[in-house]
Amino acid sequence: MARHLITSAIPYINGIKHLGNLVGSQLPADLYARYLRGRGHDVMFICATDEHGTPAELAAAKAGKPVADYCAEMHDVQAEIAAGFRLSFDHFGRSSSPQNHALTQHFARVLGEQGLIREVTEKQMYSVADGRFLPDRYIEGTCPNCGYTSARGDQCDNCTKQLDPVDLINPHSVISGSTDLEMRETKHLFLRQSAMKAKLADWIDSKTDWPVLTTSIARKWLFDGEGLQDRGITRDLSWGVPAQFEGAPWAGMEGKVFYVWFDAPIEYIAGTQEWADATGGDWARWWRTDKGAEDVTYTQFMGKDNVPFHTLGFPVTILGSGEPWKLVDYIKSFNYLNYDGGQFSTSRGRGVFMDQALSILPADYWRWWLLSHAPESADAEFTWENFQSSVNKDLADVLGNLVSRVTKFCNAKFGLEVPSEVVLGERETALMAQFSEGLAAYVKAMDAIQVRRSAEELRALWVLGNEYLQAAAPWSVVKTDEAAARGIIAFALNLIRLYAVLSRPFIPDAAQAIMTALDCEDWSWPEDLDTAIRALPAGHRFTVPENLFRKITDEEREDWAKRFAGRRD
Ligand SMILES: Nc1ncnc2c1ncn2[C@@H]1O[C@H](COP(=O)(O)OP(=O)(O)OP(=O)(O)O)[C@@H](O)[C@H]1O
Ligand SMILES: [Zn+2]
Repeated sequence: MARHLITSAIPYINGIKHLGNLVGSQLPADLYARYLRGRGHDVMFICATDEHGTPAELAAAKAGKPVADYCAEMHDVQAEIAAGFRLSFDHFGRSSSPQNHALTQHFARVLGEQGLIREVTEKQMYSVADGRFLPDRYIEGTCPNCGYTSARGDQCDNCTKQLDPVDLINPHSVISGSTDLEMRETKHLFLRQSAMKAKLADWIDSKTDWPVLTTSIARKWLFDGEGLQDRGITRDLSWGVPAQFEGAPWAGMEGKVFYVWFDAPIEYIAGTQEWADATGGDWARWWRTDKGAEDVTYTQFMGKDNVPFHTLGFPVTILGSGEPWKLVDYIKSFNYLNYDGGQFSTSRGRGVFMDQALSILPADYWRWWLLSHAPESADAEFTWENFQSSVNKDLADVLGNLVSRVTKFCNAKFGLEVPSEVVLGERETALMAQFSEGLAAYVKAMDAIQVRRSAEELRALWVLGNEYLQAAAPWSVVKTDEAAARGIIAFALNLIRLYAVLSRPFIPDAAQAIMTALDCEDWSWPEDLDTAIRALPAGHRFTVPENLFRKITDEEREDWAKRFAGRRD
């Protein structure tokens, strides 16, 4: 048994996430967590809401609520939707937690002591019309790198380049649209990322098995242009972790808070502390290499725009502290999922959002489509046609149909119990050999976190079962050789149990429905196929499950395409 720490990029608080957010972070992290648990490993899976920064303040103002109340409410909303998608977090925390306040201030203090924080008096955009300094995210303009016209002051969403508001061409305030912006003086703390450039470069170079998407983005920030730059880690805001506290090795930070990207990844640790405080567990065994975390394998999941903060910023915090914190071992990053010819966008209300998705179909349908089309090697696109065809073919025609045919046929001919012991004839032996190969391929893909590939391999295993049933044709055999037909069905019922175990990381509800129908609780991973295929003995009672998956009709597809074509209210 190995110990695995898994974190998903933490979703921002100011709205319900869309399917792109889901497949770019939380869902593949959940797949991996479920898979590792299924294999019997010890897993700690942490996610949280990312609650600080101006967008939260402004969303709260718009909702007419104090920001703390707004965040508390939205956290519960996101937690409930995550549960609806069966995201199996060990803890879903909050970056505004007291634990994260304390830990963020701790890191700032030790980084200061290590000489990795410097004070900078700088000029910052002040919006005369809005009467306030404008945080980076609230200045938009044209990206100097790629020409994208809606680039934000901190980053271009199109080319992922990290920006400063002054870099933007034609900048304007997102709050008021005003272009009456002027530079005013303000003092901030900067994290001396540049001082750690060589160390980070060596570290990234050592990660030869990481996705190219991860390392290429990291290298871009390390070496492009003037190379890795120091980064401001405070903001002129009130909502956040105060940059002023006892023992802080700097003065004059009154009224400032840490930048949301400084405290957000620290919440992975603080979230584990929240879990420990709630359960009596030992968080340090997961995070402190001096306290038992030496044997932990730590994997992070995120979309491509989050990669710079996880390959550079957060490692500077961890390594620069000089303390024995656990550093990430593997960063799985994703390209973007687009929606029907354009981008998903929270601010523009474009696409299908998590709550809407669950209101039209159960979680498994979405989980299957999203994971089997995960944007790994390139951006991917959600279309209703593709969704319909994939759900109908893979889930309804292949897996659902097999389960239904086998259980119904058995009920009709032999009653509701496994009609014989499993005896491996020629056909079954051949299938087992193929199955064993397919299973090895599935395991290999899952171990490598190749999400699409894993889905393909799993589907191939389902197909094997269908082909077996078609070729074995118990409905014909039963007319001449009842014992043989019983054998086929006993084998097929056991195969179905295997599918429940193997498919659970992708489609946990359907897997549970199969196991419930089979009246079985043996979820153990089939390390030995020969034993696993005999788990349900002759005489074992079962029930016929409800249809596992229904087909999406053309009318529904057209209706949904129309319904989601516009802007979310
Ligand atoms: N279209 C997309 N496809 C895949 N992953 C995405 C997509 N958009 C965002 N992500 C990822 O989703 C995760 C959660 O993102 P977050 O809540 O910060 O929203 P965001 O990046 O501001 O996106 P948006 O502005 O569309 O809401 C991050 O890891 C991010 O990289
Ligand atoms: Zn750009």
